Amino acid sequence: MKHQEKSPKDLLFIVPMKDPKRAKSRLSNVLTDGTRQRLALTLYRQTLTFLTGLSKQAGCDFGILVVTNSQPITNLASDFGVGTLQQSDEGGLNAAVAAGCDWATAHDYRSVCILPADLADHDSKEYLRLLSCARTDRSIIICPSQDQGTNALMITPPNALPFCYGAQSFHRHLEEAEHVGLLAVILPLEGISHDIDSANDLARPVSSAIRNLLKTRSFRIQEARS
Ligand SMILES: Nc1nc2c(ncn2[C@@H]2O[C@H](COP(=O)(O)OP(=O)(O)OP(=O)(O)O)[C@@H](O)[C@H]2O)c(=O)[nH]1
Ligand SMILES: O=C(O)[C@H](O)COP(=O)(O)O
Repeated sequence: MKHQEKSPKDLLFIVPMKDPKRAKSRLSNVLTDGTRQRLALTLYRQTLTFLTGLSKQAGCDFGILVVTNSQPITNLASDFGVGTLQQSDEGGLNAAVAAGCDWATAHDYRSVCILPADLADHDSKEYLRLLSCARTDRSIIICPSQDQGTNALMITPPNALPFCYGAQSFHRHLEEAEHVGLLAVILPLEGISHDIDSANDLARPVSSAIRNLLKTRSFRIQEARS
């Protein structure tokens, strides 16, 4: 595991990222395999571009850790100067983020923010708002997705919350937070609520990088099978 230490160790962004060959499977009925992979990689690259830019802004010093079992994803993180934690097996998303949180605990981070690498776009104003939210001891700040999933999830301390990523995880994370005695703050943010999971998400506003990808000839949107 390689990771560049950042100081102060107040906050670590954890970005889980699948092998692009297996990513965005819910789009397999509308996108070719090659385009799905390129989409996953473009979304991942824009996440790292955004986060590394944000961390350079005054007052936003935080660490970034990618959790993956993919060598190309590890190499790309390294190009951005971002550390990676190798996911040891196919434990899935919950195991990946839990491993990231264990790493954050072992390295004395006060809080983590789990951010999936498939958001349609990023608006720094929203993240500055998220970062300025008071993080009390034993708390979560949760930004739901449009389909009641969990997009940004800030947790203090890092290993306080059992993870329930999957369908309707926004509600399940709130229930778990209550169960383990964490204060929960719900922060609905329009931009952060839009991830790209389904064909409908491709019809909504997306970043210019994704727009450009969808304009290329390799993009082929097929009729969804009924
Ligand atoms: N490290 C790791 N990241 C994962 C795993 N599953 C999902 N992710 C990441 O979690 C974020 C949200 O992913 P999902 O929308 O659940 O999965 P996806 O691969 O993007 O799309 P689907 O295959 O359609 O579910 C993305 O950044 C994924 O790359 C996993 O098993 N391990
Ligand atoms: O938000 C979640 O729990 C998972 O990432 C899956 O949800 P999604 O359908 O919004 O990707």
